[in-house]
Amino acid sequence: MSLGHEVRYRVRGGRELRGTVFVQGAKNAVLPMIGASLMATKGRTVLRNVPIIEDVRRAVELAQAIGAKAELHEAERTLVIDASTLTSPVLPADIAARFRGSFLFVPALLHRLGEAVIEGVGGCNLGSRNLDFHYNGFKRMGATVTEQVTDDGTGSIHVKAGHLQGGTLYLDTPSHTGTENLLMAASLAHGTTLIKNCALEPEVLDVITLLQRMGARITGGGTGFITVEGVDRLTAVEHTVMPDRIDTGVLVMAAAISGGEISLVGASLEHLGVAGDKLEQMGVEFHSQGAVLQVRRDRPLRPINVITDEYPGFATDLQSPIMALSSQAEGESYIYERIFDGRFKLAEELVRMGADVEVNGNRAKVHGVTPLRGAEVVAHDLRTGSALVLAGLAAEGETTITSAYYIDRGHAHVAERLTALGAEIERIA
Ligand SMILES: CC(=O)N[C@H]1[C@@H](OP(=O)(O)OP(=O)(O)OC[C@H]2O[C@@H](n3ccc(=O)[nH]c3=O)[C@H](O)[C@@H]2O)O[C@H](CO)[C@@H](O)[C@@H]1O
Ligand SMILES: C=C(OP(=O)(O)O)C(=O)O
Repeated sequence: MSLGHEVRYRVRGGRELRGTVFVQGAKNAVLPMIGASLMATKGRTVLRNVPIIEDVRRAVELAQAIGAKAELHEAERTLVIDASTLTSPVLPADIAARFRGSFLFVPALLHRLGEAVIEGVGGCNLGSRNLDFHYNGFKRMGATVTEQVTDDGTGSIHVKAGHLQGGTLYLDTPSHTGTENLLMAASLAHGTTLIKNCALEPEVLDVITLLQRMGARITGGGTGFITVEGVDRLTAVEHTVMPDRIDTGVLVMAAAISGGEISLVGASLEHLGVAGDKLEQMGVEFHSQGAVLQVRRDRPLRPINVITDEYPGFATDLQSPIMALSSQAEGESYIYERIFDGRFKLAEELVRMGADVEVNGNRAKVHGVTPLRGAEVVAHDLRTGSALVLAGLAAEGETTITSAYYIDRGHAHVAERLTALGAEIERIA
């Protein structure tokens, strides 16, 4: 299957944005939910407000590869999964290595088939992205974890468990998918599990809501300590995926970098956490009316200091977008990336477009305002891609971003939604 590297986005900058746009369902909620749906031995799980993104398409393919019946109804943004037919414990590299969420299938495989074989885990290349918290948690619940390297140098990891046993678990730092994986593992384990240092991200809470509807007994969601009383079975249910706060943040920044006024349907200012406050400090005006968030920027952008952190701190997934935005702020902005050790690849691409960015380890300074000019640039990962779309909206002339695949991994209908707001952007194959 082609990785789609030949597909690009072309943006012509200089247009103010106006109008109404719909925020998609959350990528980082729907992926663990697909993993959770595989734990139901009968019935059909119905997920609504599913974002039509490449990661979801890969997750559907992966669910099918291990024997589930999964149908993505794209026009209805609805995913229907019947996991009664799960047969294979192998998460094949050709699909699993293309997205991070593949690792969220492990708890279901352990419970349903007693083992999981992980041939690869993908996701954005942001420096080291270890999985030790997950493996250590599974081990504490009684699983064995072994690594096998074949003659051709490719490896796989085998996790085996007769029946997982509840216990006291912890995460060294509040890992997002780590919390979700241990929660899912504990939901069908024997006895009680206490998980310490849990992630507080809204997506984790949405996953807990789904699991509770399925019959899981979970308390303490939204705190650092979660308790799970294991149950015998989980039932297939219907659930509507929460809105994507990173998609929200990127759309807010699209209005901020272009100027103008837009309404975001389904957006939550609260879910932006500190990022909402930082954008206000930069000069973005917000007005919430129920589920519609109005966003306006009609004054010069002010520079900003950003330190990425777990929720409700400034989301690392919005760090690249705000780097692009701060290049258009009057003065020096400072960005400190605390979550990942390799998330500044955007800088060199922005510099190619005329920005003035100095990177020193995990810290960056952005000196603005520098006029941006269109260029051929590279999306090294999903959020570099969305940040380059933002830069393209502010640049003079034409910006071409390769590959569209990275952007399409996490944002649905980018060209259509921004075009409806008045931007000039197309996806070219
Ligand atoms: C599919 C999904 O939900 N992806 C999100 C999730 O990724 P993901 O769940 O992979 O991110 P984590 O919260 O686990 O990672 C945070 C940090 O902890 C480290 N770590 C994590 C696990 C582990 O076992 N050992 C370890 O050292 C990582 O290397 C990283 O430096 O949260 C990230 C941080 O908000 C987001 O950028 C991703 O969009
Ligand atoms: C890092 C990200 O995703 P993933 O964990 O799926 O690679 C992201 O969404 O920016």
